[in-house]
Amino acid sequence: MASGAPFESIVLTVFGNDGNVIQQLVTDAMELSLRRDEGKTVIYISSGGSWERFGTPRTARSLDSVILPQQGKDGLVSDIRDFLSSEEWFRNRGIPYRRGYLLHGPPGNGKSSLVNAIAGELKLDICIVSLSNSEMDDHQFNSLLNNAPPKSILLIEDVDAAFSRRSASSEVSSKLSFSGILNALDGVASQEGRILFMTTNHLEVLDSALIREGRVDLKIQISNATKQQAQQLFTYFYSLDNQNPSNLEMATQFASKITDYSLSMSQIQGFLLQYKSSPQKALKHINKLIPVSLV
Ligand SMILES: Nc1ncnc2c1ncn2[C@@H]1O[C@H](COP(=O)(O)OP(=O)(O)OP(=O)(O)O)[C@@H](O)[C@H]1O
Repeated sequence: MASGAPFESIVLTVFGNDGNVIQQLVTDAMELSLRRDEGKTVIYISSGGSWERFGTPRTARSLDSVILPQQGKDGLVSDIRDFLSSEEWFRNRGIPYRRGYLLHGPPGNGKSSLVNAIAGELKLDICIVSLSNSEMDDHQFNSLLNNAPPKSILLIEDVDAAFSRRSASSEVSSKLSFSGILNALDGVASQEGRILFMTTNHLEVLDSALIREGRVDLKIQISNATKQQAQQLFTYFYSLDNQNPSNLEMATQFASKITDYSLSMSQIQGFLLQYKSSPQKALKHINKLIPVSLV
């Protein structure tokens, strides 16, 4: 579809002259569709230069379930809230009304989970652009950015995979050029009110032009687990009541065995899943997890 918008046209014909039938049908369909998506996050994926709904809308993940240093998480959420309520402020100053975030850090520490939880919290949908699609060209990318559904987060995951091969100085290896990407990101026609998230495991390989101020307003490092995060994950995973001293003792003991920043949160989660009904067993077998943390 030329516009890139996720819509299609259907022609309805009614015999007779009662136009209300169609009006009612459309109203019913709209209500049903809105009810289906209520409280859920709709995922759109790019397909050519258009957006397509992907799967059924997801139940939003709670922000509490993404365990990160509290300050960073709260700061990010309040930055987005502030942005969403500042349209007039941006317009009055002639500043393009958009905001870009880069989440960087080793795999499996919650970058994607955080974007999902934020979308749920702020009742936004998610539009995932895949830059690894070799058919994507500058025009399609531009069209996608300009036609993202309203109230959505634009998400470019693993941005390093595409950009490290497409720096300003390197040869353009596909139909999507580095300058085409930059132009689309900050072109005058770029969608107003846009929230862009990019994620990467390799900040160091990104071209500085891509992540300069204005394209990326906040860079947030999401590191491997600290002891405190391991303790919180243990408590959250087993739904332990923290007020109970023996639960607290168990979670503290678990965390004390973990070296700060040596394991990813997904590694710890994977370990806990092996003992999903018994925190005592997880604690007893913690040595199976520790050798990994010492590598
Ligand atoms: N901080 C976290 N709090 C709670 N669960 C987490 C956290 N980090 C990772 N997980 C769990 O680990 C799995 C992988 O997480 P996620 O995909 O969000 O990581 P990621 O940083 O985006 O990884 P990648 O860089 O490989 O895309 C998920 O099942 C998620 O629930």
